[in-house]
Amino acid sequence: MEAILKDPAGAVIGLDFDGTLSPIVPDPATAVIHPKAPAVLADLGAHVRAVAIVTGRPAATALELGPALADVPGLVVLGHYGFERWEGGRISAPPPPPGVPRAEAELPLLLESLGLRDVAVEDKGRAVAVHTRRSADPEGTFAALREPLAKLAEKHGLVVEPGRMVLELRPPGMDKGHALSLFLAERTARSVMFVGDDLGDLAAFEAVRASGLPGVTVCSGSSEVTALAERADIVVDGPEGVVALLSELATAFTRP
Ligand SMILES: O=P(O)(O)OC[C@H]1O[C@H](O[C@H]2O[C@H](CO)[C@@H](O)[C@H](O)[C@H]2O)[C@H](O)[C@@H](O)[C@@H]1O
Repeated sequence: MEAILKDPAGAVIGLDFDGTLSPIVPDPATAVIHPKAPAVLADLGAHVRAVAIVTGRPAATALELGPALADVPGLVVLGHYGFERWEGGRISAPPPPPGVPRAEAELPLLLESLGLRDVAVEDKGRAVAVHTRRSADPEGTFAALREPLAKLAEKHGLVVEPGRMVLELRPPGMDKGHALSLFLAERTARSVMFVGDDLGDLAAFEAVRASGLPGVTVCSGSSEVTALAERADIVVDGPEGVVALLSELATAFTRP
């Protein structure tokens, strides 16, 4: 943190979206960004080298759930764990993986055969997520789905990304750690902070350590995921705590 405070112009701030900038809600479609987050990111962005949101969501969805993000100067959104990039209103991405619609087409029959009718399937275009949060037994359903979904993913050349009451089938070859490392190199960062809440953010924590830069990892704490808090330099209380921390940081940058 000291390096970031001393030399903000060299700092890259990376942030997860769900559970970090946006409070967890039962239905992914009704998630919204914390109301103070866009303004805080804009304040930070005026001082640091770059602010990037690195999310499992499609970049366009993160912007729909946080429309004011589009006005944050210089913001970059790395969607789909880094496969997609939104910057200055434009999205770039590789062609969609053919395995995703094939796996998705097999899901109804698989879920039926397992007797799991109360899960929610989220079609993300380049990935498909199976949510258990609204099931009668979210943890039990999650556990019951792990192996069958791993087999389905393998069959279609995909991998399973586990998250908070969600198992996502997505293409391999990218994760938040790789995405963050590429971004740090691109921006010739001199320091880095990454803030996350979920298992998918562990790779970004590792990238912070592997970068060799002065870095700080922040966990948006919850009772659902403990693995991240165990590895974080700082633990705050959910998105409310994240916004408070970022706001303190932005204020500190303005002090003479
Ligand atoms: O990388 P992230 O920005 O953290 O995105 C990861 C997944 O987030 C979403 O699911 C999570 O948030 C939902 C809304 O609060 C919640 O209902 C769900 O239980 C959480 O797992 C999103 O729906 C997924 O597609 C993302 O991959």
